[in-house]
Amino acid sequence: MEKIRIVIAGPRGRMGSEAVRMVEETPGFELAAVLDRKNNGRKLNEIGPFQESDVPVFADIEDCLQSVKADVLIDLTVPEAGMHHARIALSYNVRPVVGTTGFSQEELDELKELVREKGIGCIIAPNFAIGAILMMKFAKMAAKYFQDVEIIEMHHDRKLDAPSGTALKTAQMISEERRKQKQGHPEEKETLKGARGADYEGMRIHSVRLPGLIAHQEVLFGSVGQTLTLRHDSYTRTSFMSGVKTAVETVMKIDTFVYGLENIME
Ligand SMILES: NC(=O)C1=CN([C@@H]2O[C@H](COP(=O)(O)OP(=O)(O)OC[C@H]3O[C@@H](n4cnc5c(N)ncnc54)[C@H](OP(=O)(O)O)[C@@H]3O)[C@@H](O)[C@H]2O)C=CC1
Ligand SMILES: O=C(O)C1=N[C@H](C(=O)O)C[C@H](O)C1
Repeated sequence: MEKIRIVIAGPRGRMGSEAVRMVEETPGFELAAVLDRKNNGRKLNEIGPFQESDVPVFADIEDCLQSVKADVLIDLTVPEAGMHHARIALSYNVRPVVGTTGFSQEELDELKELVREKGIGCIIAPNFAIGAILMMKFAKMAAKYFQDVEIIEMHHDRKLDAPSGTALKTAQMISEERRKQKQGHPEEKETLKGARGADYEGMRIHSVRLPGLIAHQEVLFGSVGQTLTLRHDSYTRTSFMSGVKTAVETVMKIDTFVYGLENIME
């Protein structure tokens, strides 16, 4: 069987470097090229401690896709670059697997429409860790029985977006079961701005940023005389890699837009 040829954007990053290693170690995958805005024209092993010596580095995705044959683009960068990469990849019939977070609803809608026009697969996954996907699914289940919920997401202090993509996706999934309602005392007042966190249809989302953390989230439900707490912790970024692998394999078989790995789980 032919190997799946992959381009990775963000290969020097915390996630991108893990993804390069995962692709290098996966028998059915082949790293075709990487996208790195600072190292155009170099080779992969010149920009990091990677095995593959002759994988080309491109700064520009069009140059890249005109030069190498690719099936899948994995993007682990920032939203502006991620959108650009996904748009161009689709125009070259390359299937995007995007882990980058921080996209607006309009950007997601645009990608969905581009995918509909192209008729090839595209997966946007705010979290690739199976435990985090289960936490979100369990939170949606619990929301049927608990109307009051607050989300506390905790991440390393190099994270750019707040709230996290996972927290937003969790809130969206909960909102499919929970009617919109303001929580807490109807007359509550913040004496320090932001004390009650961000407001998503009346649910509160709190973002903690500290060195030492990787990626963690609690979903707290409260009802009369009881609480339910769901918690997930990623202690290393290898926790995300089996999800990235599954997304790459799946995106080759589908012709639709998928937002969230829960939608492709058996
Ligand atoms: N879906 C999931 O399971 C996970 C998703 N993430 C998300 O993945 C993304 C990356 O996270 P992380 O690896 O921690 O971040 P890093 O900052 O470690 O890596 C981001 C990489 O993108 C590059 N980059 C930054 N700006 C641009 C740009 N404008 N154009 C091209 N490349 C750029 C950076 O290189 P440089 O600036 O040096 O050029 C860097 O190598 C984030 O959105 C994060 O939220 C993270 C973990 C899990
Ligand atoms: O930036 C991170 O680190 C992470 N980002 C994703 C998010 O925003 O949810 C996934 C995970 O939480 C790690």
